[in-house]
Amino acid sequence: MLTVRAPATSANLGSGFDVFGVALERPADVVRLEKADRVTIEMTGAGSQYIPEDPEKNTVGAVAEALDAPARIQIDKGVRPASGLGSSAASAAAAAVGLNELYDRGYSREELVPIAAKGEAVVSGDAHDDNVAPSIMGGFTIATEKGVTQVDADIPLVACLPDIVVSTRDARNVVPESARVEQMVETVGNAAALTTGMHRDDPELVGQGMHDTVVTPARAKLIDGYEQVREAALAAGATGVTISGAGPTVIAACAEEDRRRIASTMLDAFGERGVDARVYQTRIGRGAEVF
Ligand SMILES: Nc1ncnc2c1ncn2[C@@H]1O[C@H](COP(=O)(O)OP(=O)(O)O)[C@@H](O)[C@H]1O
Ligand SMILES: N[C@@H](CCOP(=O)(O)O)C(=O)O
Repeated sequence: MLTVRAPATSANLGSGFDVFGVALERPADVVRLEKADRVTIEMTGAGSQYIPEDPEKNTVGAVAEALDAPARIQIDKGVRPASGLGSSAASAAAAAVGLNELYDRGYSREELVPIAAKGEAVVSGDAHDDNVAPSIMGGFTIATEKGVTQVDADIPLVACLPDIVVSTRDARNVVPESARVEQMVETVGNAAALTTGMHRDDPELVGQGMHDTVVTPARAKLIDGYEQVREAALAAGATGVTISGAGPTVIAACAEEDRRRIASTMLDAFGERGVDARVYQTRIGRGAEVF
């Protein structure tokens, strides 16, 4: 059997709604695949009891169909579904990379991004690329209609996942339909700062660029304790804090030496609201790996 490890991802990063994404060093999904006459899916791991094994409803089913690559697919979830950590995308990315190899289809990593995004359309209604792109290509990615720009970057991160479920579909329903010109100007400045920070491996600039006044405030209302956790993380030295993906994970950028303190502060801040949480001390990492 072929084994693929595909990482969790954090999309948006505040100012880059539906465009920016990063691969996380951990957690990750591990997917095993072998050729078969038809697609079958077996799920284990974090939250797997809530994920359908029906190929029509699982992200990997749409990927197998797009690649005309029927297979027995075993998914060990390291990334909890509805986490804001690209859970559905990690499986889709692993399937795209693995089936491409298994069936010798010859697609490049960049060409596999829209194929994996067909899996995302199954769960969120939209074939958005901002999670599958970093899960396949690694690093920091800028996904637009013209394709994906990838930058290898090294920024320490803390991802704090509260015991709350926010589906991507619900979080998309609260996104405002319009923004003021001043907000647009601010967003362009922040997105440019963040992109430059990724090129320089500069957590200060990346954190500064994570600020967003358009989408994040609307979504923050879906996450009990978001403001308290954000303020606590900033006070503990985080250079920027925002919602990861559609939430509920809260993600912080930081300097390496502050990461452990920020992680425990974020856990405590959720705890003070009576919300259980788990925390990943992580960093920007590699894309899907085949073993
Ligand atoms: N292979 C898969 N892994 C995770 N979730 C999946 C998968 N296939 C389908 N889903 C569905 O996708 C939804 C979670 O996706 P999403 O809300 O995008 O989570 P996340 O915010 O972590 O990306 C759940 O309804 C889940 O049942
Ligand atoms: N750009 C999307 C990203 C959703 O990420 P997920 O990890 O929550 O699936 C959005 O913000 O809706």
